Amino acid sequence: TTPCDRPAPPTAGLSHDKWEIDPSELVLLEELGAGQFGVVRRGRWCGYIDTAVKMMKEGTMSEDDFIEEAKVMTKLKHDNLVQLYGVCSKHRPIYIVTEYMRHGSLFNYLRRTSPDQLGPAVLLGMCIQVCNGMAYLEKQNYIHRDLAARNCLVGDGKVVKVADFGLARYVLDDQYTSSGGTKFPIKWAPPEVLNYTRFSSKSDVWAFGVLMWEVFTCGQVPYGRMKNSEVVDMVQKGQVLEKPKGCLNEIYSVMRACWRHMPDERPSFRVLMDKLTTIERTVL
Ligand SMILES: CNC(=O)Nc1cc(-c2cccc(-n3cnc4cc(C(C)(C)C)ccc4c3=O)c2C)cn(C)c1=O
Repeated sequence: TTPCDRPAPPTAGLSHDKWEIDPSELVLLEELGAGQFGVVRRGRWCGYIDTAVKMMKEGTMSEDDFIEEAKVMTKLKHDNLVQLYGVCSKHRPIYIVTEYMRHGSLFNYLRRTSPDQLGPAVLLGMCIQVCNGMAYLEKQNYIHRDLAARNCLVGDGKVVKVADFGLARYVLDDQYTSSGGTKFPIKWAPPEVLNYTRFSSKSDVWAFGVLMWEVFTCGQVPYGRMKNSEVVDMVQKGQVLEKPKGCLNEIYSVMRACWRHMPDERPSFRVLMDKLTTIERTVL
């Protein structure tokens, strides 16, 4: 189906799959940057819908597997998830078309926004929005595999949404996929991922704790300039990130719960939502 107001052709239901977007309905605009899969541009769909269009560089993604998964991903709908509108897969490079977020990544937003606009209530509100999106994915038994402030986006009215969930499975670059690789997100990984690459919603919870630390330090880099090997040693020994300056003890306690060594001892995103909203209601 297409949101373009022209009536869909009678054969639409038969030939066209609903996650397939007709490139003639897309107008490509300025470049937004480059990610793991190549260049991303802003786009206009059907003349009025703002989108971001990932143009998949050849050899960066296992495309057929992704196109199969796209059917599932288009069904994941939540206010705190960047919506996948569909794919243009009838040509190369394939395009991945998602909703557009005006303020870019949460990591850059935190670093360029003046601290007086980022009080504790605002920072906690951002964490709650990410947690809400992640609680929805958890409920759908969907694992992100690379949750971090750089993979969340900020839209109008300081809305924060989780982006690129599940896409890590389709990256072909083994510098990114293997835990020894230079691009593997070591600083967001729990012991069971560092040792056995065992991903789960509980490894997403560990990463969420690091994302909370990124938020409450307004975009500092976790573990500073430490080498990946030093971070691995530290995490294996059970040492964790220190309390960010000015961060409430109650909030730091939630981060610490996300960093418990054993995955089963970490709270679910559902439980995290209750903890964070209780702090928001009672302490802030
Ligand atoms: C000013 N507004 C904006 O710039 N808005 C937007 C920027 C981007 C954007 C631009 C360039 C690169 C990337 N990017 C970054 N990291 C990625 C990481 C992965 C994994 C697999 C490693 C997780 C996959 C794809 C990407 C990716 O496409 C994004 C998300 C996407 N969207 C929806 C926007 O609204």
